[in-house]
Amino acid sequence: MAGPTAQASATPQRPQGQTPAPPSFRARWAALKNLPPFLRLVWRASPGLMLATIFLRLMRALLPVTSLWVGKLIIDEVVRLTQLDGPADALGWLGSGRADHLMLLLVIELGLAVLSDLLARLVSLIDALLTERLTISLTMDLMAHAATLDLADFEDAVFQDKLDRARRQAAGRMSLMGLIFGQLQDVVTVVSFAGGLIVYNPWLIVLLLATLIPAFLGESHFNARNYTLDYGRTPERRELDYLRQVGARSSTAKEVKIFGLHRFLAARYRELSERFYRERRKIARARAFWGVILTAIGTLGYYAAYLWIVGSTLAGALSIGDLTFLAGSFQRLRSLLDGLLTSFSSTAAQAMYLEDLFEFFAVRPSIASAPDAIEVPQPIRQGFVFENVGFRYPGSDAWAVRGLSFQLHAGETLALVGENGAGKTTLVKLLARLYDPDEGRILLDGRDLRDYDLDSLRSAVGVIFQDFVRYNWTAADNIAVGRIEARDDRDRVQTAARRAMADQLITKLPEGYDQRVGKLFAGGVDLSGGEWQKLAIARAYMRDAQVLILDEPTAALDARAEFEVFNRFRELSAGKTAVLISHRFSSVRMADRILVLEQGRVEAEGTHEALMSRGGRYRELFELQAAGYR
Ligand SMILES: Nc1ncnc2c1ncn2[C@@H]1O[C@H](COP(=O)(O)OP(=O)(O)OP(=O)(O)O)[C@@H](O)[C@H]1O
Repeated sequence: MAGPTAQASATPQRPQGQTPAPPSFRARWAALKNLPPFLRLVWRASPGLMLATIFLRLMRALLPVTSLWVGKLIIDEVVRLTQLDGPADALGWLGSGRADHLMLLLVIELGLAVLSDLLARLVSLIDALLTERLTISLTMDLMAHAATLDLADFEDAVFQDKLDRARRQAAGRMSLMGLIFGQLQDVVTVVSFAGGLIVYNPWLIVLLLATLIPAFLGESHFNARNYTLDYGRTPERRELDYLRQVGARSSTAKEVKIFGLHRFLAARYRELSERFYRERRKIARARAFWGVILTAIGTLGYYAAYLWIVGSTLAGALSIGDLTFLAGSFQRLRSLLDGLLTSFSSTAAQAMYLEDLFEFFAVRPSIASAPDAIEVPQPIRQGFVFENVGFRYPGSDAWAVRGLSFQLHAGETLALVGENGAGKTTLVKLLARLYDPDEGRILLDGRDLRDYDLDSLRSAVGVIFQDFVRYNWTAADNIAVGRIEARDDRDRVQTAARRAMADQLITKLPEGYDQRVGKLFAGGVDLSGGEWQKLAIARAYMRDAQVLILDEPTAALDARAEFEVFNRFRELSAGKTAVLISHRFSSVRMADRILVLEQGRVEAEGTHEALMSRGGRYRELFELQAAGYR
């Protein structure tokens, strides 16, 4: 139930304006718990590819020890043969048949090398495909989840940070998949090498681990520091992105030039990014310094073991083949373990970043349909009733509307007037349930708005906002967004365009309805502010909802055009419930009823004539505007 209580209890989870402290050390390691759900995401992206990569990697994992063992057998065989009396040249040896076993071993070694190359290529092919699939499915999951969330979430800076980090996961955290599978492969290889070493001397393994652990701890420490830095700097990074966009977007280019903002933008960018760079450099330097020392400990361990192997061979306890096998195993094991521990620590680091992704998926909307939600009646019989409605935007102490009571009767055209900030748009957002009131309630045909199914409500109410979106798609699609299910119904799109008086401008475009508009993509044609508005108004006709609301999308039209638009709107939506918002009283006066808002409540209501004869704010504002035209 997403009532005022739910709203209130949801607020503390969304502290506005400050980024929470980075997670503690333990929490960072606890982030490893995110790996299983991550692997489930990979599995969902493509079970077949995931199984294939695991299988091939397991095969690859066993190749190194096998090939080293065959190498040892080859050397022992060569040593054995050189101790025999035999032919003086290589061909003689081959012809004598005594080198057949050696030849077989060489062929096996060659086969293993070819197989290893083949497997490496296959694995990288499959990993690349799997990464693509994962990127697609993760991005789609993100989009689908974002669509369910509250408008309030999108206006919250902390939420924006979270979304930003989650997006970066979808784009940048793909290497984690390769990392996890690579580790699995390396673990199997390590076990196979360790098995070999244990047969000769188990202490070698202990020595190896003891000398590698310091380097591992160092790595994980610096990874955690990097994460903390990234985490704490998310707001700055978003601001960096923002600065880049302001400097490079066609929508901002005009103003940037006129105001000569480019230097300011560049300076601000430099200042922010320099700070970031200095912090990163500090960590990178410390990492390099400690890296050298800790790795030296590992190297010492390796040579200690080498000493033992060489000594044992001299003493006759090991063969030359054993010497090469052990020295090779030990060296490989050392670099494998080193790599494994480092990559384990970066897996933990990446798992911390995953935390952000799952945290984002865990955000639940507070505005949702109740389980027993009902459909909006068709037709709406009584209309909407606002009862003492109060609402504050999340994170704001000021009431945007309070004590707001009025009725919107079914079938009437209601105009809202009031000065900037009076609460007109807020009223509309509450009516469309983009927000829920903090106080009072809104009824539709006698039932609380929250009792209705959200999809059914949204489909019954069509709003064109003043800051409607200029989609850089075709002219037809710009209209079709009003009811995207009917996108292919060209007749409907054209009728909507005609009604909004947009058809003339569209037919003048080089490719008519199929002309891409906006400057974002090649071949796009830009439109004037008023032309964009006509496209947006056509969306209202395309939507053809029971309740149609135009929240000042006509500000760029001249007074006559706005008058015509509103007049047609009133005629064409006859019998429908309509709400018009405008600052132009010449347009407003044609409504059945006018609501005058002031500081979030109703100051007066009535027809134009009634409000004029009553005097007060409406008449004052009307006359002020009329005087301006004289
Ligand atoms: N997203 C928001 N977050 C916080 N406060 C907001 C937000 N949107 C509006 N407000 C505040 O709520 C109040 C009512 O704003 P609203 O947009 O409803 O006014 P309006 O009557 O539509 O104004 P205008 O004529 O300028 O469009 C204003 O004080 C405004 O500052």
